[in-house]
Amino acid sequence: MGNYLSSNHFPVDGKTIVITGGSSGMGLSVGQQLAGKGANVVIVARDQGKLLHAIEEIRQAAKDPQTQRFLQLPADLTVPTEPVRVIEEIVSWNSGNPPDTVWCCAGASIPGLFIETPLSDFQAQMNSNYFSSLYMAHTIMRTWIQTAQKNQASSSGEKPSSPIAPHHLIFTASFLAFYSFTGYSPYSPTKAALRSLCDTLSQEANLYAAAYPNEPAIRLHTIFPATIFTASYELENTIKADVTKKLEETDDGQTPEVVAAESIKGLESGLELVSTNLITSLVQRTWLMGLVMVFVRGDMDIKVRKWGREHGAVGRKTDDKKA
Ligand SMILES: NC(=O)C1=CN([C@@H]2O[C@H](COP(=O)(O)OP(=O)(O)OC[C@H]3O[C@@H](n4cnc5c(N)ncnc54)[C@H](OP(=O)(O)O)[C@@H]3O)[C@@H](O)[C@H]2O)C=CC1
Ligand SMILES: CCCCCCCCCCCCCCCC(=O)[C@@H](N)CO
Repeated sequence: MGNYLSSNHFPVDGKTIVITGGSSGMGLSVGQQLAGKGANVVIVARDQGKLLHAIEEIRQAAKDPQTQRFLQLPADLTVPTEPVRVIEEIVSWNSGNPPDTVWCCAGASIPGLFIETPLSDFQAQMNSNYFSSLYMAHTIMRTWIQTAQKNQASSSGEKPSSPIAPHHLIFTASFLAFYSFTGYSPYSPTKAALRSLCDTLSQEANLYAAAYPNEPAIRLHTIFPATIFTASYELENTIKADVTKKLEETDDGQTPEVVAAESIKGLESGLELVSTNLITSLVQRTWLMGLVMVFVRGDMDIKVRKWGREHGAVGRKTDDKKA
């Protein structure tokens, strides 16, 4: 099995995977697709009505509904103690074992011009997008490492005969973590911070891999979707500055199904940082794009100034109620 699957760096069949924000949008699609590949799926979000509906959709997508298990847990992950409770509940549901993989997809966007945005929104965005993932990461990494310590202490010390599949901890950032623009000051920094946290933890994980060589290593990942056509995207467009809509109109957008599939494909191929469309992967990787982005930035600067001259420095015209 090892050989046959060795080119897949993200095997999920029979694994237990937690998806925060798994009750809608991208997280729900991720849940369905991982269930289709044989994973046991746990979803965590605040609204239990949405969770109950989503867990049925995920169950229906299962590869083998007889053997796979599914769980939904309501929690507000911006509360620092909630991930601790959630992981404890999952461990006891999972016969005392921690989940194999945690995918942090929970988040929200409150776009708007900087000075028009109340300070409380900046805090809320950091909590919703950054701290919800950080708290979960802190809890699950502690849990995994405590388990590794325990197992190593009680094991014979012999090297296992087959390679041990690593744990995966996955963050969901955005195109805007690489390149932000007018109207995204409440949001982009929260996603750039996630990428930075991922870089740090990815390196730090080497400590544990070296200290506990016979236990699963921890692999860190960040996904960078661009526009995803979800209900939340419709909602953010009802508050988004008009100039921001103008600047992002060149992005075609993707359905949550496509974003989930591209994300999983990137993980399966072993990528740490996964872009889900061409523009993002270009902006992410190539030195040439450094040069191109100078012109993209110049073009956007011109558009923003022209907008300011023609419409003034106001995010949304008050008479424009439709989104
Ligand atoms: N839509 C887009 O254009 C893009 C989105 N992204 C990112 O992708 C992720 C998914 O986006 P999308 O599918 O559009 O979003 P959705 O709003 O459809 O899904 C967000 C999920 O997160 C949950 N959630 C939100 N806040 C919390 C919280 N405090 N505690 C627990 N769960 C929470 C929601 O459930 P509930 O409200 O019940 O808690 C829901 O399940 C987000 O991180 C978003 O920032 C990235 C790029 C583009
Ligand atoms: C050849 C390269 C040219 C590059 C041009 C840049 C074009 C702009 C792409 C805008 C993408 C915006 C994604 C926002 C996703 C998001 O996270 C929000 N929807 C959440 O609020």
